[in-house]
Amino acid sequence: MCRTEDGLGAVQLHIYIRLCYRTPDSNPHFHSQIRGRMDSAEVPKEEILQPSHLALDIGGSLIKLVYFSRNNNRLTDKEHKTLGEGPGVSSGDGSYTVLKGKLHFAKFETSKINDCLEFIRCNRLHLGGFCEHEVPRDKIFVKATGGGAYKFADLFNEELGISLDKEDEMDCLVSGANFLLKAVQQEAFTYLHGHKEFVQIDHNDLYPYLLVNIGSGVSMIKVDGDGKFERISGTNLGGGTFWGLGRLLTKCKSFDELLELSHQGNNRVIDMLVGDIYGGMDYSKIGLSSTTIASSFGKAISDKKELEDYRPEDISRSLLRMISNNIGQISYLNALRFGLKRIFFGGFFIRSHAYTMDTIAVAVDFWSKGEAKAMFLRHEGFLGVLGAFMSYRKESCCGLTVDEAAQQFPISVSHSGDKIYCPSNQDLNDSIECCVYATKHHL
Ligand SMILES: Nc1ncnc2c1ncn2[C@@H]1O[C@H](COP(=O)(O)OP(=O)(O)OP(=O)(O)O)[C@@H](O)[C@H]1O
Ligand SMILES: CC(C)(CO)[C@@H](O)C(=O)NCCC(=O)O
Repeated sequence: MCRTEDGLGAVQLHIYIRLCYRTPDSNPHFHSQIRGRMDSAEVPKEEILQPSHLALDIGGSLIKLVYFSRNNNRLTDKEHKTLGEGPGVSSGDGSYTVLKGKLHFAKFETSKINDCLEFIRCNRLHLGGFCEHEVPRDKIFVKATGGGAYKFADLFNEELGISLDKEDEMDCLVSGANFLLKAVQQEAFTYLHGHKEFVQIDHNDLYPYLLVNIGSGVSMIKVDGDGKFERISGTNLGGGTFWGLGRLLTKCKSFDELLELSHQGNNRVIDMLVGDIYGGMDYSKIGLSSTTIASSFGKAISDKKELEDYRPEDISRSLLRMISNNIGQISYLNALRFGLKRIFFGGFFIRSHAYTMDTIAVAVDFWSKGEAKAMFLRHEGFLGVLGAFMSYRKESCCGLTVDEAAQQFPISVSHSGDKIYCPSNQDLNDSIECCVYATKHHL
């Protein structure tokens, strides 16, 4: 992988991947179809060499997709020159073609998997630019990670005729996080007391760090390098807990509605504070202010109230605080176990939501007495699927590491703004400019 900066300052991320179609010699029919097109004089080479441009992360709550779309414009001479200077790029033997375009992100609720299948089918994402009749069923392999890559493998095969090429979830999370941290400027940021600040990542001083992925459940991974990691802990109190309990308690119809409610809520109505127990006073001897939550939802035991007597806004706020606080605290304790100072939080529970990030960051700051830092990632929920997309590279005969690339080219990224609260379709609009190298000799 390597990258250049174009005139607009947008990032060019160069990913070496293999073409998506496996063409076993045992299938002469398929082989000759592709060869036939390649040999055709009228069709430009770039039209033929479509990379596998889809990867999936099928989680307990959400399906994430990354797909590549090509720009029509060709590489400029300057870009060709820059690429030619990259290690392994100027192959001279014509074994690669460079496709310029964008990586797009999309997500669907796992419970609505049919919408996802329809999206892939309508946009022909699984066909890599070929027509359906040109590609034999069962010969298309798409990289996929997450539990759903196992659970829904047959469904994808039946509905789209594709085989899911399974990649380990933790491997993908780590390679996705490393990729974003090294290749995309303004990816990581701190968010404390309402103040957002982007963090400059020193590539020589990135490891070790703690990656906390807050999906339905939470995984905590100590990352020591590319492909070097250990899942050191996890908790079942995660995003699924917030959304599941919140839905039951508030009757909200969507996750974003529940999150929105929390904006107007006041957790003190339901949470039992230190002051509630200590007659309005701090318990300063052990460092607890009167406003510290002593017991989440604790007031509900003494109030002679029923569920309907509480405002959904207050319930949502209390729940969000309970889950976020708990994750922040467990993360810090695990960072402490291994002497890690930097904690990166990913996963769609965060949803770029100010109050969630603030609560997590305050918990880390409070428990570590300012020693450890909580950081968040702009592509928070797409780590795993990016890792799956990049795993095509493993099968390519040419593979630059992100490290080499990151050192070689300056970086920046095109993005859709610094929104703290993102509307639900934001993910569809956010994209990363990139170039994909397709290896020709796999055909
Ligand atoms: N539109 C949404 N619908 C449902 N949950 C959402 C939505 N947006 C954000 N979330 C939150 O994100 C969580 C899922 O995050 P993510 O996609 O990172 O994990 P996952 O891959 O589904 O879970 P796991 O890795 O545990 O299998 C949900 O549990 C919920 O808290
Ligand atoms: C089971 C996974 C890894 C599936 O993504 C995730 O939901 C998780 O990390 N859950 C927490 C499990 C635990 O460690 O208690």
